[in-house]
Amino acid sequence: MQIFATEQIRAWDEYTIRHEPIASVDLMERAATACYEWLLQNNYKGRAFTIFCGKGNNGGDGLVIARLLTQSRHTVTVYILEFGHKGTVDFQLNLARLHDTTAAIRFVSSEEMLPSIPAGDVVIDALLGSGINRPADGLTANLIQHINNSHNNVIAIDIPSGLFVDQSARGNRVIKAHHTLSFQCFKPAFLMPENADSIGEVHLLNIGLLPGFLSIQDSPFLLIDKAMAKQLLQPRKPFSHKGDYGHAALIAGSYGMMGAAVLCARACLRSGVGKLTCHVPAVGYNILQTAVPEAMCKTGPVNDPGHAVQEMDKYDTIGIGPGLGAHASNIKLLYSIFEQNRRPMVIDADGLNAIAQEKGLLNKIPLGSILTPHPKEFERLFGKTANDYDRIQLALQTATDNDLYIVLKGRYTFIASPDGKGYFNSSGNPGMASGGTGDVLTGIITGLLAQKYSPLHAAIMGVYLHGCAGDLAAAYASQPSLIASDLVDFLGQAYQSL
Ligand SMILES: NC(=O)C1=CN([C@@H]2O[C@H](COP(=O)(O)OP(=O)(O)OC[C@H]3O[C@@H](n4cnc5c(N)ncnc54)[C@H](OP(=O)(O)O)[C@@H]3O)[C@@H](O)[C@H]2O)[C@H](O)CC1
Ligand SMILES: [K+]
Repeated sequence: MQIFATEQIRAWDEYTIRHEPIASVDLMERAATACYEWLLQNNYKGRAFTIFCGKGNNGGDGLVIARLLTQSRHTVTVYILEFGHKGTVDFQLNLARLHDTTAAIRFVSSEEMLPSIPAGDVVIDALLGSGINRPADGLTANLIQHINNSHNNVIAIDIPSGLFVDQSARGNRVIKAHHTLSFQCFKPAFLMPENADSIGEVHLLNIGLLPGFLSIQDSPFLLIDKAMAKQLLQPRKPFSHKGDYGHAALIAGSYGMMGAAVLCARACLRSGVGKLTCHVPAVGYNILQTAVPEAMCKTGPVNDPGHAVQEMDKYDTIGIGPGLGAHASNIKLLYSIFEQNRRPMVIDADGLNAIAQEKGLLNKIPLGSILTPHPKEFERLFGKTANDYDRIQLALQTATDNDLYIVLKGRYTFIASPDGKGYFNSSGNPGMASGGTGDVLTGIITGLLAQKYSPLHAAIMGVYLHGCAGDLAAAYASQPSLIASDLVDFLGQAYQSL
């Protein structure tokens, strides 16, 4: 699924208006009706509503919702924020239609007119939508603050007022919504952690924008969903043997962190790899052989805390980092591995921290490799950014400059591809925010790379399956109780769900 910026959303509207064809006011009716139906289906039937409208088409949506609610015997009060102009054509048309109903209509043109909102009223925010072109200020900003102070349940139409669709609104006055009812497709704003407090729960409503537009429109951002993962899935061949599914190596574990190596190895095996060899320190030999009997195991001399890394070129790919520990020797270890094996590999955790310490390693990484930092590791590697949007741009620039894939882990894990495209993963849940889940991801992606998925496809499939296993595990038990081992246990069902 594509993720569109403001201009593309507008173009999709216009494409639909022209090709369906449908009058823009009727498209507004359809959008608002979808919101109205959502309200009725989600326990808001019979409630009283306070609806705040701007004078653009977002406000127009609010007026239509007000009419539909009034006509179905809801108590509705509409406040229109005075911007000193008449409003869009569709806004005016719907204001005239609303005047024919019993809805109370008031105008807010100064601070003194900020209304007291009855406790228990549901607040609909239709002040500003995708047409916002500057930070909310003056009376608009004060009204937003007034609504935020009200403790009422707030439902934003299309996007919380004050938020930009595709750039940071950090520090600006923005509506804090409990629910956002948006149209047709994800907007970049919904995928950024910095907007978590504003967007609440996002619900995408289908308003029938024509799918034909998608084939003529390219978007720099795509949403990874089930359909995309399903398309990439490589079925097992009937007459195949383990040699057909690659030989992966994992360089992982240290004293006190062998669990990371075990989780990573088990995930790699469950991803479908043909053979797996784990390079662990001698102290972890018994642990790994006992916990993961399917994997082969190599260690250095007994009592040596390091990892044996000879003959690394025989592997189809290598995953390095989980549980390595922060040892000065990691830098030498990475130089040695990058020299021995030039195939794309996966680098995680203390593997990434070693690169952050020794920046010279960055241009030694085999081209097409996949780096899997969480935001802190990303910052150590590539520096601080002012906001989430800048971080995404920095990830894309770094991926392009170095011919690497960067998997920036988070609620909507972001993959930056060297061709400049970005992919947000849609699967997963907050239950996965616990120790070891990153080790599982590294194992899965390494296993997929070994099976000859291209680096981009391994990253996409990996993050999707990982999140999907998390969703299945959370549905089986709960989000708080989810642990990293559950992801491995549910990986089979995640594959099955495709
Ligand atoms: N397919 C769809 O997504 C549909 C969306 N619909 C709804 O339409 C809005 C977008 O409507 P639009 O009229 O383009 O924009 P807004 O209502 O968001 O804004 C209107 C004008 O407000 C001015 N503006 C911008 N920023 C500010 C600000 N910070 N403070 C005050 N005013 C501001 C600006 O005009 P200026 O002349 O002042 O520059 C905007 O033009 C979309 O979000 C949906 O809700 C349709 O209903 C149908 C389908
Ligand atoms: K809004």
